[in-house]
Amino acid sequence: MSLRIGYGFDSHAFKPGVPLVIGGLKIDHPEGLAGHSDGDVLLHAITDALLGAVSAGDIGSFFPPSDQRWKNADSSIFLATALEEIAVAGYKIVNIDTVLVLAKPKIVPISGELRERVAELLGVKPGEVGIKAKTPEGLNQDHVAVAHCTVLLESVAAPEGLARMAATAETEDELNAVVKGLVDEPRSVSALGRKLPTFDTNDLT
Ligand SMILES: C[C@@](CO)(OP(=O)(O)O)[C@H](O)COP(=O)(O)OP(=O)(O)OC[C@H]1O[C@@H](n2ccc(N)nc2=O)[C@H](O)[C@@H]1O
Repeated sequence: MSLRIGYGFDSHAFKPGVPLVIGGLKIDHPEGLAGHSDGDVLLHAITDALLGAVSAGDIGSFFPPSDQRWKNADSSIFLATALEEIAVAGYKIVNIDTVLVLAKPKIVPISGELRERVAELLGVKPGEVGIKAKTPEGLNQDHVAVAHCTVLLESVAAPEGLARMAATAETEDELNAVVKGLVDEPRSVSALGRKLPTFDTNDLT
């Protein structure tokens, strides 16, 4: 078994007139976070931590802020892609830990709900997600939300039969059969820490 760690950081300025979304949760607050997407600072930091853990680049290289497709996008899309990247690299999440740095709103009253929502999006247990918050004391950043995230990943052993087939596959059709087997295999889906494949296996060419 091998382990990988990842670290992610993000920041967004507060902006009136937009909903506040943090960790995939809509939070009742007079201001939201400015961004090309929905501005979900926490999901962006988690996405970057996951991508970094498997050396897959960063959120901006997958979803450039210049690309109109990501205007107002739901950030769970970015997270789902990072989960695909770690799964393809052969890893699953052990745990994640996060810190939110923002003056308002207070996070403690909603931290349980936030933890459950993030765990749901990651396909892990709430006990594998840490949510902490800090006031930006002395930083002069009262109009900014910052998020930090660390993740620990461990390797997932490929099911034995499929690993043997992959090693001996000689034609593209044989290899496609192995990939389809991996995606359809219920054990490997749960072992990868994901609830469902995020794409239709019939789309595989
Ligand atoms: C989620 C999205 C959706 O479009 O937008 P926002 O909602 O945050 O605005 C983006 O993925 C959010 O990408 P993010 O990575 O935070 O944006 P930036 O900091 O501007 O970086 C964009 C790209 O430029 C690269 N970059 C950035 C700064 C720098 N000095 N050198 C760089 O090479 C980054 O590695 C990244 O690949």
